[in-house]
Amino acid sequence: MSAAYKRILLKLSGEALMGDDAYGINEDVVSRIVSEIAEVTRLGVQVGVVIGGGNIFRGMKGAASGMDRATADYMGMLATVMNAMALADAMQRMDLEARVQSALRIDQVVEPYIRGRAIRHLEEGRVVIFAAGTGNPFFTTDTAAALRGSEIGAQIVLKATKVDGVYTADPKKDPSAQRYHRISFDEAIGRNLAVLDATAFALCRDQKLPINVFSIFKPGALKRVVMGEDEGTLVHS
Ligand SMILES: Nc1ncnc2c1ncn2[C@@H]1O[C@H](COP(=O)(O)OP(=O)(O)OP(=O)(O)O)[C@@H](O)[C@H]1O
Ligand SMILES: O=c1ccn([C@@H]2O[C@H](COP(=O)(O)O)[C@@H](O)[C@H]2O)c(=O)[nH]1
Repeated sequence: MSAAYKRILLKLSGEALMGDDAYGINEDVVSRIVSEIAEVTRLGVQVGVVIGGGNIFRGMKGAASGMDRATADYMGMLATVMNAMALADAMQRMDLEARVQSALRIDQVVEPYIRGRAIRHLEEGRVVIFAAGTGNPFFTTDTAAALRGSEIGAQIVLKATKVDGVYTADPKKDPSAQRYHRISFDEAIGRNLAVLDATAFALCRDQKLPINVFSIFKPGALKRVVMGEDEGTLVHS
């Protein structure tokens, strides 16, 4: 059987990279995620990745303790660059070719985001890791995933996160919450389901770009989603 998609945009939770640690990047977690991505690339799927920064810094948290919000958000974006570099490094060590492109210019460190160049890397079979979110404060890496996914012509955004799908309410706060197998953008936005931010949902809806939310902790889940199997929750037009 062949993969259901030729090109995907994978959104990886930054917070999940901590594993059971209190902070930062857990090497074992990163290695496992990289193995799963490598498996998918061997199916001929082109993979773009957007990585979050919640394991290091979130702008909202900085702002809540008195920092200027935009300054705190730039720090959050820089945190995603560190995660992207750690991920790319782990990929190279496992013989998976990867490039990091940053939405904020730090040319001595990683390539700047150039859409055409990113697409060329993908066509060459390299994984492209999009760092620094959208490059703008007041956004999130979910919105960056929707944006980069649209720009590179991905057929789907795969949100690999700490929960195994979209629920009627936050399952971490409400144990009686039920998981949806499928849900429309209109319903997800109308019910204010906070698994993704509203801007990301709205952009994907406008671009008719479906989203599959699944657990980053479930071994083999990424491959199952890529093969078009029923895994997590599909958010559709
Ligand atoms: N209706 C819902 N269904 C599922 N999860 C929900 C819902 N509402 C809120 N959540 C929460 O959303 C979280 C996932 O989104 P969040 O933006 O926090 O993480 P992430 O983007 O995956 O990680 P990071 O920000 O670290 O990159 C889940 O851990 C869950 O607790
Ligand atoms: O486009 C963006 C993306 C992210 N940020 C800031 O980075 C942190 C980490 O991203 P998460 O999506 O929360 O993992 C986020 O809290 C923002 O502060 C941004 O400003 N713009």
